[in-house]
Amino acid sequence: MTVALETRNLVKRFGGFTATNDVSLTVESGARHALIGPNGAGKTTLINLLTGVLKPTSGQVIVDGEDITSLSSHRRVRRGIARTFQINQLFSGFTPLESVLLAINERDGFGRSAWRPLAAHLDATDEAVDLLERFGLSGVMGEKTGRIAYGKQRLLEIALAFASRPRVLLLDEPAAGVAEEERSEVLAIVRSLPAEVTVVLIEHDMDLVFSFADRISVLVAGVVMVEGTVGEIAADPRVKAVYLGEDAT
Ligand SMILES: Nc1ncnc2c1ncn2[C@@H]1O[C@H](COP(=O)(O)OP(=O)(O)OP(=O)(O)O)[C@@H](O)[C@H]1O
Repeated sequence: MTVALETRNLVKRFGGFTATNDVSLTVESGARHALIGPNGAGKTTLINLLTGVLKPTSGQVIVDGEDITSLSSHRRVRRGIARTFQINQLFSGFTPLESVLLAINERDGFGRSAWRPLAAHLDATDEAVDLLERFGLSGVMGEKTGRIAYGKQRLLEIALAFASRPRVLLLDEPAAGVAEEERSEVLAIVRSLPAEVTVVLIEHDMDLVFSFADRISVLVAGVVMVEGTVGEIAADPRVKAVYLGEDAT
C-alpha cells in the first residue's frame, strides 16, 4: 500500500497552548480516513497544518513521500491537496457553472486575465458540466449561488475542491448546517467520491463517519488518543468515555 499523506511528530503551539501535540498520522492512498474528536480537540488546526494555512512549530507534513512542510497553501494545491471549509466560502453572486469554470481555469493556469484558446474553453465547459452533474448540481448551475439550497452550496464547495483534481481531499464537516431533508443527498455524494481520491473527513456526525470511513483517528486535546478501523473505534472504551455526555450526532 502506498502512503498518500503523512505527518511526523507535528506540533503547533499558540503561545503557551499546544493545539497539536506530536501528531503522527499515516493515510494510505485511496483511504477514507475520518478525524473525530470533541470541540477544541485540534481538528481544524491539523487541517490548517496540512493545507499550509498554519506553519507547524515542529514536525513534518509529507505527501506522496515528499516533505511539503515549507510549501505555501497555493503550492500544496498544485501538489494535489484540496480542502473544503466548515464555513461557506462561496461567491454568492456567481452561478455554480461560473464558479466551477473559474476553478478549472485556475487549475489549468488560465487564471484572471490569461487568454484561453476557444477549444480549451469548450473542453473546460464540458468538464464543468460533467462535474456539476456528479455533484447533483445540474438543475441549479445557472442560478445565483446565494439563492440555491444550502445542501447544494455545500456540494458546490466539494465540487470546487474536486475541480483541482486532488490526490488528497480534505473535507471539513461537509454536512454541517445542512437541513435534515438535504443531508442524505450530501452524504450519498460524499460516499460516491471516486475511490482513487484519498479523502480525510472531519466530522461530528457519527452516522456519516461510520458509514464512510475505513479508518478513524480520534483527537483529544491535540493528541491522537486512538486510531483504528471503524469496528475498533466503535468498541473502544476510551472513545466511548470521551463521547459520553457529548452530543456526538
Ligand atoms: N489562532 C489561534 N490562536 C490561539 N488558539 C487557537 C488558535 N486556533 C485554535 N486555537 C485553539 O486550539 C484549540 C483547537 O482548536 P481547533 O479549532 O483546531 O479545534 P477543533 O477540534 O477543530 O474544534 P471544533 O470541533 O470546535 O471545530 C482550541 O482550544 C482553540 O481555542
